Amino acid sequence: MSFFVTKYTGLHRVFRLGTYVSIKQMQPAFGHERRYTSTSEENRRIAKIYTKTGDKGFSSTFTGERRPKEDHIFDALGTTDELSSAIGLAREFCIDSGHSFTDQLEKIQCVLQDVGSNIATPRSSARDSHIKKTMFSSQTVIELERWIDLFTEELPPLTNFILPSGGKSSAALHVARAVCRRAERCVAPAVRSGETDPEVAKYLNRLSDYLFTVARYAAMKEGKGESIYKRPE
Ligand SMILES: Nc1ncnc2c1ncn2[C@@H]1O[C@H](COP(=O)(O)OP(=O)(O)OP(=O)(O)O)[C@@H](O)[C@H]1O
Repeated sequence: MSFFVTKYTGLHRVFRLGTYVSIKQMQPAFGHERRYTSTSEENRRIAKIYTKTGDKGFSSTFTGERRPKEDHIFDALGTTDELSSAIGLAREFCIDSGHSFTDQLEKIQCVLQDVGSNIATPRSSARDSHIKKTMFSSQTVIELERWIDLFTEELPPLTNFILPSGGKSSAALHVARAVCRRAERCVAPAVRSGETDPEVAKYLNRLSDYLFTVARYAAMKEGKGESIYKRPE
């Protein structure tokens, strides 16, 4: 018996002998395709990351639709992937500097997998079972707000425009913040057309505020000055 586990945006489509059998959320990853076999040698994995089905410039949503790769759904999905990657890099700098919020960044990366799952499941072609498995919780937004408020209490008030700066952790968090704002722009059309949950847009909007706040917090904790905007002479 052999089956495929298709990984994208945290969703895993499991096919057995060409027939869809189940969908599970397992270890999430964007854009990876792997083949597993389960023969008499139990669960031996054959690492095949490519299926070549995307070679002609089309790919599949989680609902099974084929769309061109430049479709706004893949644009939003890909940008969410970039965002998680930017946070991953920033997190490495933050770990090196001993910051206290690196677990939060990891949790955010997990939530972004759920964001991806929701984006990859356009409502127009989703069945109830798809919708149930890719629901996005509004609790995630509340949690971000709580974190933002806690950091803000410790930070000096903003009196100037600050420039992305303040050490490697802080500057990398600002890069992630800017990617987050691009993800928000890419997701907006899908939300407006009813294909993606509006909570996803809210989450990305709040996440850019979180990343801005935590970038400032990192600079403060490292005793690194933030550059401020000065009108060029
Ligand atoms: N360039 C892309 N940017 C963003 N999302 C993509 C892109 N290409 C595919 N996807 C999405 O990510 C999922 C996994 O990506 P993957 O690269 O496996 O797709 P593919 O290109 O269709 O397949 P293959 O690489 O095996 O030819 C796809 O099912 C699709 O939903």
